[in-house]
Amino acid sequence: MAFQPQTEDSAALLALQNESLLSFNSSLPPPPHPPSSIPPSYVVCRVRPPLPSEADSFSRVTPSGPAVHVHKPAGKAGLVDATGKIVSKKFQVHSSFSSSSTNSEVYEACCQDLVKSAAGGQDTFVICYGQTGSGKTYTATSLMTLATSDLDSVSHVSSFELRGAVCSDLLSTPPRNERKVRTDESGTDVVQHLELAPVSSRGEIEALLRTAAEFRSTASTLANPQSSRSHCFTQLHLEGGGSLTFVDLAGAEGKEDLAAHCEMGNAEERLKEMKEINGSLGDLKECIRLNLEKAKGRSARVHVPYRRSLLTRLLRRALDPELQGGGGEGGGGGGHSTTFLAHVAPGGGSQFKGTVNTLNYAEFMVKASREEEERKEFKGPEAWSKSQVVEWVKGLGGEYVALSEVFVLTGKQLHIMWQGDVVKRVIAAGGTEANAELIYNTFRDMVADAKKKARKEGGARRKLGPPPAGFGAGAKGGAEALIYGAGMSGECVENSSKGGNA
Ligand SMILES: Nc1ncnc2c1ncn2[C@@H]1O[C@H](COP(=O)(O)OP(=O)(O)OP(=O)(O)O)[C@@H](O)[C@H]1O
Repeated sequence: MAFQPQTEDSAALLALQNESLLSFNSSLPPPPHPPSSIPPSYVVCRVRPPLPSEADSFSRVTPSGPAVHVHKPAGKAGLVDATGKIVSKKFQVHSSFSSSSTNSEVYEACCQDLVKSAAGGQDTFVICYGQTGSGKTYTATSLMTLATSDLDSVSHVSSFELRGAVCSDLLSTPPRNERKVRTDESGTDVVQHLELAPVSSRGEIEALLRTAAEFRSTASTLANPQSSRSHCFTQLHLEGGGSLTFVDLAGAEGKEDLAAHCEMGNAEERLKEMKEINGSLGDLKECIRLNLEKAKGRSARVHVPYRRSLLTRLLRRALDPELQGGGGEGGGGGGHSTTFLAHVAPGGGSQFKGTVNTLNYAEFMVKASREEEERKEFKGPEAWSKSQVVEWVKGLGGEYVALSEVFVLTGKQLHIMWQGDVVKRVIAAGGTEANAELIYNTFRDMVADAKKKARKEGGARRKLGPPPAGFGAGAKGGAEALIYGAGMSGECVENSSKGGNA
């Protein structure tokens, strides 16, 4: 293979790379029909169209139904393959949209079902996630406008933004009043004294959405002249009690963005924002990663740190598979409640790194959602009814017969309960900490054993592949990485190179 320095981009090389891309794309099977039943947590990828400044690069992303393929020039150590070969890797999502998809197509696939769930009384979420400049605000704004015309029972609108540990009301008078976030009696984190603006027409809703957008913190950066510098939540509250919340997250930024901020002469303020944005997004990613670990059930005691930041506290209802869906005895089991819209840009360089990172986390969410679906089918102690749990505690004999009265809980509720809460219950009923420990540990061990057995029997649980690898982005594992070259239609070669060019 002949290599040349990555900086030596030429029209001829770009043409060869585009030819490789075409050959790759034409080798893909036609994507299957979109899923007929949408899981409670639906993970979708949207690719932004290239901006004029990105015209001199081949598109690094090919969405194809439940897969998104990302590409980079083959090469290593700053050198690219001079014959235009590219390396491709596949990420899993539930569904994907190309840069030519319209807002109405995205709305139909991602929001219409949520609107039904919200009208049925559920709290539902659309979370726009992705690196800076990938199109989150564009999508969130378009989907909100389409939802406004689709929903005829919106009674109130509220909107707030999070900047680090500060929550500001975007619809208060005067605007941007600071609000506290508190945990209510049911354990849910809520923004206190948030302005709930009553609405009676579509025009009023749209005017409030414009007001919220006007007061949201934005700034001009090199990546985006109108970059959002906060996480923004906009909520449409429905007459029946349900709601649809659009969360437009601030975009993650990397070293290149910091260098750009310095060039623009406002580095200090941007650096502070960048730290806050990346810090809270880091907490969000950690929750997503640990949700998957927890869903896999390899360790019964995985703690997902939702309380680490305001963002994760307020997103818990949308992200925690055990709280999704609203229906059923212990929560969960209801309809589609969250659409996680992963946004990616088609360019190379820092955009490419952001794309891989975004898709890594989207894939974690897809896997966690599949594990959760399988868990629902699983009929071990976790699936016990309240009376089965009471009978089991009684069956432990002695003092446990009296303690069983405070365990009128489903298997799922007992499984997710903190050890401290089990202790509180047992002590309130006259038991000891040792009694609580025995109940807590025995139950969790039974769940783990039942899962192990189901796995051994090749039962409900499907074997998942290795964790996604990230093109030298630090992730390990057996990536599905293929080399494609111009004129190599359908041919693919397993890639053993660990090149980091983008
Ligand atoms: N699907 C699309 N079609 C056409 N233009 C788009 C699309 N998505 C994004 N854009 C354009 O790309 C630019 C960046 O989009 P946007 O501001 O929504 O990015 P962002 O992810 O919200 O960025 P940040 O995190 O910096 O706020 C804007 O000029 C926007 O109009």
